[in-house]
Amino acid sequence: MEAQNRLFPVFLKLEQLDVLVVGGGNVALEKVSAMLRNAPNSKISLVAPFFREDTLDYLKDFPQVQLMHRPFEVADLDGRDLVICTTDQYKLHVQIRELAQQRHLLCNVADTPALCDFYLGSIVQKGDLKIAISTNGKSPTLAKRIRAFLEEVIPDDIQTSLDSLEALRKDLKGDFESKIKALNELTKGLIFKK
Ligand SMILES: C[C@@]1(CC(=O)O)c2cc3[nH]c(cc4nc(cc5[nH]c(cc(n2)[C@H]1CCC(=O)O)[C@@](C)(CC(=O)O)[C@@H]5CCC(=O)O)C(CC(=O)O)=C4CCC(=O)O)c(CCC(=O)O)c3CC(=O)O
Ligand SMILES: NC(=O)C1=CN([C@@H]2O[C@H](COP(=O)(O)OP(=O)(O)OC[C@H]3O[C@@H](n4cnc5c(N)ncnc54)[C@H](O)[C@@H]3O)[C@@H](O)[C@H]2O)C=CC1
Repeated sequence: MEAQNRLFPVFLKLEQLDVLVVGGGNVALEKVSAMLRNAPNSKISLVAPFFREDTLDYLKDFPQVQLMHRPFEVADLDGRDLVICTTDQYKLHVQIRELAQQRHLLCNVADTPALCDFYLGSIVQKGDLKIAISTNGKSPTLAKRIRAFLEEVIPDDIQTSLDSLEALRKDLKGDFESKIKALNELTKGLIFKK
């Protein structure tokens, strides 16, 4: 059978959620900065006995991010919506994932796909346009390359098109079906001209 990626992408309103990151090293910085680049006001808490200098430096600009300088405790999961594990303690990650499942709390373990309920994707951003890329965990590096390619080929003025379309969409009169027809007609030659 043909290979299939069964992950289901959604676009989270992260700033409405409460995120716990366990660990404060390189991987924590990678995951936290990915979240804050997209959603700068996210409520994120990090717990770790030791934080790397780079992580602390980066987080200086985000005063709402809470740092807890101690090992993980079970009560840290209280009230969270997502938990992301980034430590070098595999057994701790297995334990956290079990606790998370009991609480119906979605869990990502950065270096262990088998323990993840969701993966982070590579993200292309051009104004309001956002594209998330996944390789089904097979090659994050390829996802990164595809991101760079799309960043290059998608025109920087895509936002102008989006703004015009939003205005048109609001102005269009008629029933749902005639709106769809009109919008399809208008966008026919918009980007991918042959
Ligand atoms: C499954 C997943 C779970 C998750 O982390 O959510 C996962 C897992 C693992 N990553 C590993 C390594 C690397 N990850 C990156 C980079 C990124 N990794 C990201 C996502 C994901 N990584 C999820 C799958 C996404 C998908 O479906 O494609 C990105 C897209 C998003 C983000 O992290 O924000 C971000 C690119 C952002 C960008 O730039 O666009 C690089 C490259 C680099 O840093 O330059 C390397 C080193 C090179 C390499 O290995 O390719 C390892 C091996 C660890 C080890 O060797 O011990 C594992 C574990 C394993 O595979 O077993
Ligand atoms: N550095 C990288 O880019 C990559 C690292 N990895 C793997 O990911 C893991 C983490 O890597 P790094 O972030 O580089 O390590 P790191 O040493 O920078 O960070 C580990 C963090 O875990 C914290 N920690 C340890 N025990 C804890 C506990 N009981 N509770 C809460 N926090 C605890 C430490 O205080 C530290 O902040 C390692 O297993 C590494 O092999 C995998 C792929 C790439």
